[in-house]
Amino acid sequence: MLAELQNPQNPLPGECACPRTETWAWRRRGFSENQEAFLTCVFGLLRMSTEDNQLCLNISSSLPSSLSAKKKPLSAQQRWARKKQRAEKRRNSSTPTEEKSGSFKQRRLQPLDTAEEPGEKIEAPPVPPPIPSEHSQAPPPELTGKKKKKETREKDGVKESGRSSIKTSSLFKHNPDIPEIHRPAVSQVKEKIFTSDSFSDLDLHPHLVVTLNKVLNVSTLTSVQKQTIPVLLSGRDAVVRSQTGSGKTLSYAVPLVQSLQSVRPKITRSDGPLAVIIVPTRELALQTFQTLQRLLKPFTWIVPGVLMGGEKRKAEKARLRKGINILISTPGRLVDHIKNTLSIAFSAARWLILDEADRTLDMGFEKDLTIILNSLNSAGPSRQNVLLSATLTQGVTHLADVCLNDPASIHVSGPASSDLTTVPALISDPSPANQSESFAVPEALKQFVVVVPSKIRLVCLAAFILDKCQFSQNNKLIVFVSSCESVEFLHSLFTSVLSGPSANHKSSFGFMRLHGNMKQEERSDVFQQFSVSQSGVLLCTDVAARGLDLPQVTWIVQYTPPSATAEYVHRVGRTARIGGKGSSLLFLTPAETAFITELANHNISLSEMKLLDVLSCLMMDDAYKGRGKYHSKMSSRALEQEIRERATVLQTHFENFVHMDVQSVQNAKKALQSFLRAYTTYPAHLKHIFHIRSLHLGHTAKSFGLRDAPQGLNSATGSVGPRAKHHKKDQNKNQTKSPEKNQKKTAEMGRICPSQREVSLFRSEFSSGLDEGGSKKKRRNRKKAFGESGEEEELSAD
Ligand SMILES: Nc1ncnc2c1ncn2[C@@H]1O[C@H](COP(=O)(O)OP(=O)(O)OP(=O)(O)O)[C@@H](O)[C@H]1O
Repeated sequence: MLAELQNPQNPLPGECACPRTETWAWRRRGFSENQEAFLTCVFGLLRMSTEDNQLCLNISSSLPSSLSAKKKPLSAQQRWARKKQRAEKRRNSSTPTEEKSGSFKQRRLQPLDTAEEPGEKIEAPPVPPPIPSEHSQAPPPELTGKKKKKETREKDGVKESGRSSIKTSSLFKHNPDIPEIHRPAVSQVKEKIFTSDSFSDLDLHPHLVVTLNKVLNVSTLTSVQKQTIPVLLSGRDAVVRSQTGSGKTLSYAVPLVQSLQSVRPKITRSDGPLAVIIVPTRELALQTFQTLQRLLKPFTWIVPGVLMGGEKRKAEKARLRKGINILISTPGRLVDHIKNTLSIAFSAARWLILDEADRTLDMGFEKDLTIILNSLNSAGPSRQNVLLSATLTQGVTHLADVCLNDPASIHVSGPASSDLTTVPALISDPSPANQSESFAVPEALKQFVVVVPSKIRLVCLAAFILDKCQFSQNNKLIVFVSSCESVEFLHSLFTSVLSGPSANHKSSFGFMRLHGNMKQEERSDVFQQFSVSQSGVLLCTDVAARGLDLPQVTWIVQYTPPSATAEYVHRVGRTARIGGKGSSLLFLTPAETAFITELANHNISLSEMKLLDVLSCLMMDDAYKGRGKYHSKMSSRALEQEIRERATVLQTHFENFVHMDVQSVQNAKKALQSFLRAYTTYPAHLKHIFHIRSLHLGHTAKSFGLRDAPQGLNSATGSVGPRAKHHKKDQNKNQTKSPEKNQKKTAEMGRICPSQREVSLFRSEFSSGLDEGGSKKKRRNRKKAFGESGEEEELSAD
């Protein structure tokens, strides 16, 4: 009977929610009515204690001696024979395809996922199972030969200590296999950053050169500056592409200032805007404004000004009335003023600059841009137009053709097709348009990927942060996640659980957060604080992905994968700027590893970081000590086990925090829900990699510190839920199908996908936190559609 109880194949009847199902389940196991009544009672009690967060489930101690005495203890050989028999039976019953695709049970040996389930351990002679399975703790002496187990564990270097049991269900059980990652052969697009020329070689006002040298501390021209400044000084339009952190801002700001300072009679405030610079986010607007302010030091008669969502409109109107000559703005707020501020006039505008042009020209901003262009066209003299980005593609510049006049095309890396030798198999469409989407990333950037099953994601991120910020020093990290709620959730969780000094490590470190649901004042504060800080972690949405020049960032972590390769490039571009060093780490689940190929198609190559290596840093702090005692002479197997236990201890800390009160459970659920919603908005061509059906709700919930999958998320997220149980099957099907079939399937799945409109709103609200114009009504509707969680950059017109 007890052997039956231990059979992992069948759910324990006590786990059934319905008493009728429970009775049936006992009967199916061949228990008598008396036994059944007793066991139902025992499991009822256990379930109650589980609900009270007391997960110490010790079956044996709950059983009366008369019951356990009926069963003779099995010898080690007998147990081994049984296990072998069971394993063989399972092997025979599973079809070859099932074998190949793998089920949730680990059939293949994985460094991290072995040794979890006693019944599954068939690869070795009768070595006792190392550590408890889900919810259960030390098995009873008469069942498992505890003494013998203890001896072996001690031999392995794991000594039983008197520590209390771990309450958390196993993190390392029932995970999908981690596939082997084959690093596709890719030639990275290389760009030389610096040239041997200096600003003094250019025909610039001497005061401007001095300002560049003394105020901005720059003297040597970068490649993009060397190519762009003369073109813009000659009065031509330009489309400029060069890698992140290569100095694109000065490549347009220097010729702009040079040109405006030479206007005679001298420019006055009353001339209004002579240049309009459009950027996608408020922080970038601020940063650009500050750069121009410094550059304009010797030319005090030229007034720069910034307009952006979140600021007081009234104050902005007053500043516009007073007169701004170089106007830096986010699109939504500028449209707002065009519609509502009488004093805004573009009759003198001679420059239009679209920074991060692929973003400002894309779907979300198209309408705003049309209004801005119409307003500029109807008023001004002939105008010079400049488009810049690290990821300008032909598709995007095609959109811009309407506003450009015979532009010079400046691609610092040259046409991608000329200097690349990409593996042919990786490129499905070798047309020039496709090849031009090979993006350059900084040469000194080290890019890594870690493949982590959903359940382990949270501890893996935490371990990585501890490694970089607590166990080593002077690291500054930016962690990208997909929604404001997730940022809030991780911020409060990590601040409480991770950031204080620990027993072994006295140093503490701080977490900051940045997303579109924060008040503007707070956002600006965080931006400034993180800019000047030497270390720490910034948790953020894509609101910080573009253009921000935050000094000395050492690591970029993409905890949720980006929505496109271009966004990947911009996120990692927050480090390794202007020739500096930096590293990045992308988190993928086993089902998402095809994204590595997607990146390789754009000539981006990643090295694998092993999950166990990330988690192993937990050995540095005994605050996470497992049930055993670690000493340096442990076998590698015991060490792995200790790492797993420590990861479980950390997960327990998180779960305890999350389940501390109703509000924090609520916060975790909200974060999970927004994560799932964001997951539904990956573009169609990436749906075969990131599909909501591939997510296992229970496992994903665990990565939000939730012990159970919350109910009632289906309506919000499409098919997550029961269907998701078959996610592996779906995933495999998806992967074997041709891309066309996948596309068709994605179309067919319209009923579970959000509408196009929802997708575009969602992307603008959750993924980027970029500006959105529009009326209050529109905003209300949006909030209705997405709850109160939207990332709203712009307020509506008054
Ligand atoms: N010629 C130069 N010499 C040294 N440093 C420079 C030079 N030009 C710019 N920089 C510095 O390089 C950093 C990155 O510049 P900038 O923000 O303009 O890059 P970017 O190409 O616009 O990046 P992104 O694509 O991420 O927006 C800034 O700190 C800037 O001050």
